[in-house]
Amino acid sequence: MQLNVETLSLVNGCQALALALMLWFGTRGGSTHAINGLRLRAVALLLEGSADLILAFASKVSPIFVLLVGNTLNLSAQAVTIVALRMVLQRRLCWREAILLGIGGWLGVTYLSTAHPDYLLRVLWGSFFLACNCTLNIMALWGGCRKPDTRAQCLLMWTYVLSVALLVWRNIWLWAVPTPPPGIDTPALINTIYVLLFGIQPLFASVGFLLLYNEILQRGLHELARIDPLTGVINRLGLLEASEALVTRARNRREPIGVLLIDADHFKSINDRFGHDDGDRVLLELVANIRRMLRAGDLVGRVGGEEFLVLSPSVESSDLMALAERIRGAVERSSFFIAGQRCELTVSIGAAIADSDELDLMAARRRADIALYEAKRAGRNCVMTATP
Ligand SMILES: Nc1nc2c(ncn2[C@@H]2O[C@H](COP(=O)(O)OP(=O)(O)OP(=O)(O)O)[C@@H](O)[C@H]2O)c(=O)[nH]1
Repeated sequence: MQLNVETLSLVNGCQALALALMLWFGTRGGSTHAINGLRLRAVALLLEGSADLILAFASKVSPIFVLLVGNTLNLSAQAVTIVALRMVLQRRLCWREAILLGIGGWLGVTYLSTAHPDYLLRVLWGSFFLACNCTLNIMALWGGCRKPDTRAQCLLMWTYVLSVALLVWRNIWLWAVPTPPPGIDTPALINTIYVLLFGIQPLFASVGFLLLYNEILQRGLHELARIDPLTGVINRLGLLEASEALVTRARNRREPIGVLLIDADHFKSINDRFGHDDGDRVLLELVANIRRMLRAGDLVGRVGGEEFLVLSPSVESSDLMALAERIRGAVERSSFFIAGQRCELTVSIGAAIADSDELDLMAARRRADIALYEAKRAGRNCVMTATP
């Protein structure tokens, strides 16, 4: 089997164009940042594929056309990819950097093709700018790679790291051999290997883009299922998962966990008086007040309409009562003005302690519930603690 540069470029070009069409039509109708990023990646593939096809038919067109148009397409594709990746990751887009790198690369390559033709210097110049493009992509992906569940992000980052390695290897080889080939379309082992590997890169990068998109989507869904959309605190499911982790840690350290059940008093009357939308705003203020009183490591979640649960690890009963009292006082002191009218809110709180040998927080939660009921019966706006 003969693997020459023209054949490989033809295969690479067709593959990139097919990928571009799949990405473009597969993402039609969507309009999120990430989808727009994928569509921009399809544009980059279109440019890359066109550059490959020009190389595939290099013998049929003038060499200067191959050089100038081919390199313009390739450098533009790299610049577009920088922006596309950042769109998917929802980062600053770096348009300016991408355009400057594209222009810098193009000017040097054009100069070294026309005014002062020098193949080795041209490859070195082009490779430097391609490596800078890849480095920008690596930098965009690097931060996320250190977080959990970002496997696709790491895979894509390694694709770009290997691309830089390939560029470095190509230049070292070209400068090291006594008679380097005079052009990319000259039959030579180095050209074949480079075109083969650099042609596969868009395929890997595109699969990486899709995996990354999937990963971001999964993360978003995971968050959506655990965050209360109105108040931004975790919901029942989030609390359940967080409490399992808290219980395991507390049991290992043999520490108790404090549980507070906080319920807004007469909230129905606030809704009746000001309307549901302003009632929502009052709930947001309530959550802000609770959060302000918590220590680092304490958790707050929404368990129902106007009912919130606070989990406070490693607290004694007196500390928990003090925390509950601080929350109650803060809510009582805070005043909301809605449409010029003063709206007063108070909360009733039930408190309970889960000992380190309790298997889950359900029993403590039930005790806190009973204490909350007692606080409501005692006239509201007070804290009651559960008897163990
Ligand atoms: N604005 C708004 N109201 C909510 C939300 N969720 C629940 N509510 C309201 O909260 C009120 C709860 O009413 P009740 O359970 O009777 O309790 P309450 O009026 O606070 O009285 P007590 O708890 O006995 O002091 C209802 O009117 C619900 O419609 C929400 O997300 N936004």
